[in-house]
Parts: sequence; structure tokens; C-alpha cells
Amino acid sequence: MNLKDYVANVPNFPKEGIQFKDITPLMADGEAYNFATSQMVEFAKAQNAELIVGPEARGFIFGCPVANELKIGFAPVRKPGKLPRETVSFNYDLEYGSNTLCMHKDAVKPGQRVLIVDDLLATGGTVEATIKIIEELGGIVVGCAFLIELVDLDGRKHLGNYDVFSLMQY
Ligand SMILES: O=P(O)(O)OC[C@H]1O[C@H](OP(=O)(O)OP(=O)(O)O)[C@H](O)[C@@H]1O
Ligand SMILES: Nc1ncnc2[nH]cnc12
Repeated sequence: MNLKDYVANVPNFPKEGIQFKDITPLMADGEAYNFATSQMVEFAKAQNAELIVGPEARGFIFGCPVANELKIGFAPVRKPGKLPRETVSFNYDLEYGSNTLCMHKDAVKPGQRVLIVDDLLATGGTVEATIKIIEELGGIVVGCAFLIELVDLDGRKHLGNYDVFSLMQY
């Protein structure tokens, strides 16, 4: 299966100059969606992940099915003001704009093996912020899995010591 057949490129969204990768056609096709999450499940098994962490909102789309298939937990990374209990937060820059991300303080157990799952690696700011939060909470990041990697933006420069898995590269 060629997963790229299920990704629509949208020029100049949400800003001039951005080539936006729209994953909704992939999500709409049950076979393609299942194929993509199954590949992430295999990576999660190989890394002996005990918890999946996914950033709002598109990280939920891939992280939750992976966690559910493995019968392990999922912990959300969210934008400020969304999580109701005590949080840890981190600021970062995006390909378009900047952001702050938060996790509940008790979302990760000290020593727990955590796999980060998201739809897309661009500049790497989101995954770097997520790693910082997980490690502050005492978790061990055993890898990062993405549906799409935008290689020209070199997000891997933030991920030198981590195992990175991506299903499609542009
Ligand atoms: O590698 P980076 O440069 O950090 O970019 C990648 C992030 O950007 C997108 O999320 P976005 O912040 O647009 O939020 P959304 O998932 O809620 O649309 C995408 O889903 C990744 O999480
Ligand atoms: N080019 C892009 N397409 C889709 N999501 C993104 N998140 C950051 N950059 C993106």
C-alpha cells in the first residue's frame, strides 16, 4: 500500500509558503488508517513501550489506536487551559507560529518507557517540548513515531539521541 496516495498536499495553508499535508483522506480509508497504525504498533512493540504520549490534536488520532491495540495507556499533551489538574508545561516554536504544551504532573510514572506518537514531524519543536515534559516527569523516551516526516525541515536535529520512526518522508 502506498500511503502517499492518501495524503493531500494543500499549498499555502494555513499561511503563504506552507505545503500543508492533509491526512484526512488517510483517516477516511479504514484499510490505510489501520495499515499506518499497525506499523506504529510494531515499532512500539520493538521499543517495549509501556505508555503512548500524543500531542493535541493530531497526535491523538494515531496515538490512541496504537495504545489501544497494545492494551497500554495513552497520555495526552495539551495546549494551556485544557487539563484540569496540576500540569508541567514547555514553550516551543512551530513551522507556523509558537505554542505552549502541557501534561498532567502524574501522567507519566518515573521510569516508565514512553513512546511519543504524532502525525507529523516538521521543525521538531512539538516533539522536543513533549520530550522535555516527559523527562521532567521521570519518564524514559524510548522513541518517537510519526506518520509523516518533512525531511527538509530537519526536525531530527532535535532528536539526535532518540529512535525516530516515520512512515512517509517528503
Ligand atoms: O515539528 P513541528 O514543527 O513542531 O510541527 C509538527 C506539529 O504541528 C502539527 O500540530 P499543530 O500544532 O498544528 O496542532 P494540531 O495537531 O492541533 O493541528 C502536527 O500535528 C505536529 O504536532
Ligand atoms: N506542513 C505541515 N503540514 C501539516 N501539518 C503540519 N504541522 C507543521 N507543519 C505541517
